[in-house]
This record gives sequence, structure tokens and C-alpha cells, in this order.
Amino acid sequence: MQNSVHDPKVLIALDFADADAALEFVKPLDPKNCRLKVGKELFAVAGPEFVQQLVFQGFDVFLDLKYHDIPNTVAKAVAAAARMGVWMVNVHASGGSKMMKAAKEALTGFEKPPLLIAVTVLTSMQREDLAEIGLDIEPKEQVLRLAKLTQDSGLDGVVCSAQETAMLRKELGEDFCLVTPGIRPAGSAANDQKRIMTPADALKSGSSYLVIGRPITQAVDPIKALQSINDSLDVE
Ligand SMILES: O=C(O)c1cc(=O)[nH]c(=O)n1[C@@H]1O[C@H](COP(=O)(O)O)[C@@H](O)[C@H]1O
Repeated sequence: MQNSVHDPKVLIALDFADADAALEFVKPLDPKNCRLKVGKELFAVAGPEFVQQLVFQGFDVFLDLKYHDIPNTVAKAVAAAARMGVWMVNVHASGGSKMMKAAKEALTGFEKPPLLIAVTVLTSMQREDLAEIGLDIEPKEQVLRLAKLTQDSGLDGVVCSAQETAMLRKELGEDFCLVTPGIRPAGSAANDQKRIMTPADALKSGSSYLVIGRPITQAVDPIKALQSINDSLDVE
């Protein structure tokens, strides 16, 4: 799967403390080279107007609010996200099939609904973190279980680590969208991420999209960092 100007694979995580800092960062970016992710921190301070501004500038926006609530609440939140014109939105798969089906149902009737995906096991978690919450299994087993539940619930894909994409591609087919954070170019700091992979390896393993934050946003030259990641993806 190649990175292309028509379907950029890199989703930059705009984990900034306020809209001004995020807009300053976005200014030199071109929607042909990347998509953008707005998460909880930025959304809490900048809100829907900021998201719509990015959409207006031509960016595909992944609204990453990881909804996890009763089905009615999640359905309404997903519909509200769709009204902002975002490209992708997510829920937590551990909210269960009733919640996920309600979310999917809430998107019927939208002319261009966002892709709806579900978080499986956060990329910051390892076996010991699952044990702590009563799950005595390997992360990859839990990822597979939740990814199957997500697919059976009619969603478009999952968030998982790139370490699980080969397994999920085999089990769930070519059309299921696999969005992978925990991406770290060789030599960069892992930070709080645990289940990590390089951009090129992640794409080769079957990732559909790569979520990358700090390796780009905190680089001395973010445009150069993005360019070098995109170049690494164009090599077959
Ligand atoms: O849903 C996500 O995007 C997500 C899921 C997950 O399992 N792990 C994960 O890191 N993320 C998000 O991906 C981004 C990763 O950022 P960096 O670690 O800075 O590259 C952050 O915005 C996280 O909120």
C-alpha cells in the first residue's frame, strides 16, 4: 500500500494546548501530504469551530474523542461529530456491540458520513496493564476479540498498534480500516507508547493510516520530519 498525494497515510496528532499554537503549526501544511487528528485536549479548548476551520481549509479531520458511554449518548455524539464535517470519528470498542451499532445507525442519513472506527487496546498498554483491569490475556488477543466485535457491529475499522495489523489483515480482510498510533521513526523517543513500529514497517504490515504526533509536532523542523516520513513510505 503506497502513500499517495490523493490518499495521505499520515494523520498528524494535533496535541496542542490551544487553537493558536495548533493553527500556527498547521499553516505550512498541505492537505495533499497529511491528514489531521484533533483529540481531547485541543477539542476541549478549541471546540467545533476550530475543527470546522480545518475542514474548511481542505483537511480531512479525524476527530479522536474516543466515545465510550451508553448507546444513546454515543449515537448522539457521533451524529454531532458528523455535522462538523469530519472525515473520521472513533469510539471505544469496549463499549460493546450495542453501543457501536447505535453509533453506526446514527450516521445513516448523512450524505457523506465520517468513517467510524473503534479503539481496541490503547498502544500505551501492555499485558500488565490489562491484568490490572482484570484481563489476564495478551494485548493481541484482546485486540483481535474487539476488532472482530467491531467488524460484526458494522463499523469501518479499528485503532490498534501496528504490531497487530498483520494478524488483523489476515483475520478481517483487506477492506477493514486499520489505524495505527504508536508510530516511531527509527531512533526517535518512544515516550509513553509501548507497542510501537516504524512508519514504513507499519505500512508494510497492513496499516491503512499512521497516527503520528510528537515525532512530527515536536521536531525541530516538522515539515522536514513529515516529508522524510512520507518519503520512507513511498519506497516499495
Ligand atoms: O485513538 C488514537 O488516536 C490513539 C489510540 C491509541 O491506542 N494510542 C494513541 O496514542 N492514540 C493517539 O495517537 C496519538 C499518538 O501521539 P504520539 O505518541 O505523540 O505519536 C495521541 O494523540 C493519542 O491520543
